[in-house]
Amino acid sequence: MESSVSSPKASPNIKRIKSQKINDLLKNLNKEQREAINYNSSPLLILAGVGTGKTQTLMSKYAHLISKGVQPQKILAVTFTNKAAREMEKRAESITQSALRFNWIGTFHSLSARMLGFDQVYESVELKVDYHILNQDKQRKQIRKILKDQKGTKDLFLAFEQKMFSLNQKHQYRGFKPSVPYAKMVSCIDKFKNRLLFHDDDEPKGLNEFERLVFLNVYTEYQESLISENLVDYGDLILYMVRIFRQKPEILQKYREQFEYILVDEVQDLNLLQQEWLKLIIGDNKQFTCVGDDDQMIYGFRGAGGDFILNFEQHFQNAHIIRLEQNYRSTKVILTHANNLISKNKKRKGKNLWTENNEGEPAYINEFQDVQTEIDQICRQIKVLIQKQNVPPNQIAILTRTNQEGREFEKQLVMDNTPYDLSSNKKQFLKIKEVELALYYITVLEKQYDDFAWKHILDKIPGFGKDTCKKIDECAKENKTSMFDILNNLAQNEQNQSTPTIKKASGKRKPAMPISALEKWANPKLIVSKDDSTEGSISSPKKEPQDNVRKILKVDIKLNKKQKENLSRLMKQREIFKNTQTKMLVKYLTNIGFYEHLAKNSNIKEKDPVKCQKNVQSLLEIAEAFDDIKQFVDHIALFSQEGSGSEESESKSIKLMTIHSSKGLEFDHVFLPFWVQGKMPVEFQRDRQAADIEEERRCAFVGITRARKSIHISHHQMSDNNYQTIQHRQSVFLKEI
Ligand SMILES: Nc1ncnc2c1ncn2[C@@H]1O[C@H](COP(=O)(O)OP(=O)(O)OP(=O)(O)O)[C@@H](O)[C@H]1O
Repeated sequence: MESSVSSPKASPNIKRIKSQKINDLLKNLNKEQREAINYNSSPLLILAGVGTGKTQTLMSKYAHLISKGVQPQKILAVTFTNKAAREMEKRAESITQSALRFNWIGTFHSLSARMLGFDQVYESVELKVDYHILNQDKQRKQIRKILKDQKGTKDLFLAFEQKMFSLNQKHQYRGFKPSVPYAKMVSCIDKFKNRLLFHDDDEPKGLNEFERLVFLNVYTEYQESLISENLVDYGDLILYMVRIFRQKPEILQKYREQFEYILVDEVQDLNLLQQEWLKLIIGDNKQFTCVGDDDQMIYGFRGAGGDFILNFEQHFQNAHIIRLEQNYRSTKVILTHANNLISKNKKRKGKNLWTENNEGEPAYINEFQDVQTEIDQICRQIKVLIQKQNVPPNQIAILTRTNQEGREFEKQLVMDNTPYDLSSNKKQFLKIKEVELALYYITVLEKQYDDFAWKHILDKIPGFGKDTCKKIDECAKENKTSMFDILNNLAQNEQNQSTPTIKKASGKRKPAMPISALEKWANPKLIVSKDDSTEGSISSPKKEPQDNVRKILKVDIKLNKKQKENLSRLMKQREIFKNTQTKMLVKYLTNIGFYEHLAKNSNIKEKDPVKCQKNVQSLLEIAEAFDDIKQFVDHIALFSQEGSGSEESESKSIKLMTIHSSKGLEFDHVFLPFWVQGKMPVEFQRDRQAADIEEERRCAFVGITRARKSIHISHHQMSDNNYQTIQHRQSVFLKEI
């Protein structure tokens, strides 16, 4: 089925450039890639080896469809990262020579968040407008909060930790005290969601002891606390959409009718939750294309079992498979080592990878006496590459098995004055107290009903103690409204009397919608302007209360003069700056006295004030890259995990990241340190289950195949751990390559 929609009118010049670009696009592809682009008769799996151009092919297919006149809102394109989504959009824009408006390119999370916002779909899962999205750190704090007074439950987990420690820990040291494993509980709950387990399901079979403890003692309470505080975590975004699709067939049907073409990247890493989401939307759509490589399945620990790719023909009738086997990335030497290694795995479809590239340099395998020497030598070799061989720094990567190993390189790189880009750094940046606080202040500009953000702001305002904040929170709950309404009321009520006030309240907080968003999908002509906030946005549409519901607010809180002054200032400035451009944020923060708060805040004041200001300044610089505050707030809520360094700084830095984060990337020279037994392959996963050796091998394979020209694999004979010297054996993978 081809789209009947014709392309927008273009000038002859633009038409010529367009057709030239489409020709170039197809000319640069090989026969199989071209076949994959043109095939739309039945569900298609592009089963492709490393570096064979699967990302390139999928992106080209998208651009090709757009160039043929298929409207962007009719193509659902699910990418692995938001960066890949932006890249796909840019390519299509370059070919069509016009801005790609209203497209549906994104990750499972961002697409689900967007769907949840349309027509207040979130209400069907009991969420309210401006729900707050929790990152992993906030999830951990939430669990800590709900277990605060539950000594019995905490003791259960402490006993479990103690038991596991004595069973597993080889190198015991004095002074070990078990602690409540909040972070592990978060991973466990995420895992439940990835496996499509709802908190109200019966206890599933096959849980291990820890999972059972979490399922029975924490999961339900955690979910209920999120709902009562209008919060969602990342997993919920997809899980809620699956629930809605199952319970509201009319919503699912709208999407099935809207998306004529469905393209999905990296299907080897789909977990059960993502599979279900996708299969529901696909229905019996035949114009469905996905790409994947079973040899690059490295997310088993997040619940990806490879079933979708390994059993594709069982999932979809008349499935067609196109294999891409010519590698364009690496030298023959690199590819041979990679093939040798992966051939030891049994659970794979098997591919015959080959390349026309040069033989290339031999693989450099280095043994060092200890960890520090290994780090020093690698950093020295990198300096030589940059300074003597003029290699651009961003063409060099150090890929480690864990984030912690990456951090071990930082000190040396700083000492050597080698610019580096550590992907996990960016996550850390958003956790810095002053940055987090500034983000909350900015969030309430855009999302006035985000109680979670208000709670984090209020007790930082001079004069507001925990008690007052609690009263405001309780008052909002009693009035069945948001904290914003109560705060507005307190700030506006000049006399601050406790007399009941009549005020237009948010009530059910129904946003006014000139045209139903669902109607718009069905009829794209109804889309009138890019300013329409329902398009291209992950959060809910505009929500100024338009109904005439007037509600009596009972506000029985007395503020003192100082509290009232500070609150009024904040609410007034919020009103002034709420629709402002991001470059005005510095003025907003100054006017509300943010920088004064920083100096007085007991959590922050010990820190160097200049550094504090610089951190906030860096945040505001990131914000300025966005057109408006809404885009910025959306980006931070969902995309914080991917980082947002400027392209300029990225081009001047070497890359320091885990192998997992390097997926889909390529570099001329790749360093793979710490290949000793226990580190690569790791022995245990974070939840202390034995690691899957085949998955570890795939991880090593992904690391090696990121390289175009050279690989440098190293290991050490010994390391220090808590004043003990540990002897190491080199990785078994070194024998296998
Ligand atoms: N037909 C082609 N001719 C020349 N170069 C190509 C062709 N197809 C892809 N390439 C190049 O090969 C390299 C690998 O492509 P791409 O990143 O799309 O591969 P991939 O299969 O997604 O890799 P991986 O899964 O290993 O990350 C890129 O530099 C790309 O530009």
